[in-house]
Amino acid sequence: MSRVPPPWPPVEVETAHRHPDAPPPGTKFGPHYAHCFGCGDEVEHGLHLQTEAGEGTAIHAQFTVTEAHQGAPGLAHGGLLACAFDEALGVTVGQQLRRPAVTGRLETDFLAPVPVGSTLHIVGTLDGIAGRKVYASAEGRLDAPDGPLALRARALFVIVDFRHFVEHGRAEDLRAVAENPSLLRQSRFDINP
Ligand SMILES: CCCCCCCCCCCC(=O)SCCNC(=O)CCNC(=O)[C@H](O)C(C)(C)COP(=O)(O)OP(=O)(O)OC[C@H]1O[C@@H](n2cnc3c(N)ncnc32)[C@H](O)[C@@H]1OP(=O)(O)O
Repeated sequence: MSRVPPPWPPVEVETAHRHPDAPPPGTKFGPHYAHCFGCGDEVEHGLHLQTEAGEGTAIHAQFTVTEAHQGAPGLAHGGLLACAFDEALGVTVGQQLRRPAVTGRLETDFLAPVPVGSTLHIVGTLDGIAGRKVYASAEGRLDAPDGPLALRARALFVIVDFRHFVEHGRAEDLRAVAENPSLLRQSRFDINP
């Protein structure tokens, strides 16, 4: 079977520019929500993905695969690896564009097994925008920023209004955030920049 992926982005796009208020390269973001499985600091067996701003529209992310992340014995579960890319790409879109967006589509190529104990180094970048559609992609390397290539991912994010989260989120979790806003670890950004 051919491993040549279809053209990307799949539609005509405009260049995605880093928002003028996006944090400078090297800025560490920390978790965006305490209970986020991808980055939350209150999720015991979560991925605890660490992210920081890179050059241009890039984001650098990493997480270490633990015993709690296994699929086959001693190997990371593919769904959790895809989760790491969803999170890393979500941060790429959210932080570099400063717009709220949700994943519409995520495709992942698993190129090499990822053992427990390894650290995955992910770089995500914006590939273009077409209306509300934002295209982004990422690569993940094993144990070093220039380590062996283990995964590639491509995603479509769709820009949404903040109402999306209020209308669809479970009431008790929204109430918990209203009562304790520090659960949202990062302040909201302007949705009409
Ligand atoms: C502080 C910062 C930290 C930020 C840190 C953030 C980190 C978060 C990390 C995790 C991110 C997530 O997991 S987010 C959670 C997982 N994702 C979700 O729950 C999304 C569930 N899906 C939805 O709610 C909806 O389907 C939407 C919002 C994606 C789209 O619905 P809509 O608003 O009605 O818009 P709709 O017209 O359908 O779609 C808009 C355009 O996108 C296209 N489109 C939509 N979905 C697809 C698709 N799967 N494949 C192809 N194309 C698609 C449509 O054809 C259309 O194109 P055209 O007609 O305009 O050409």
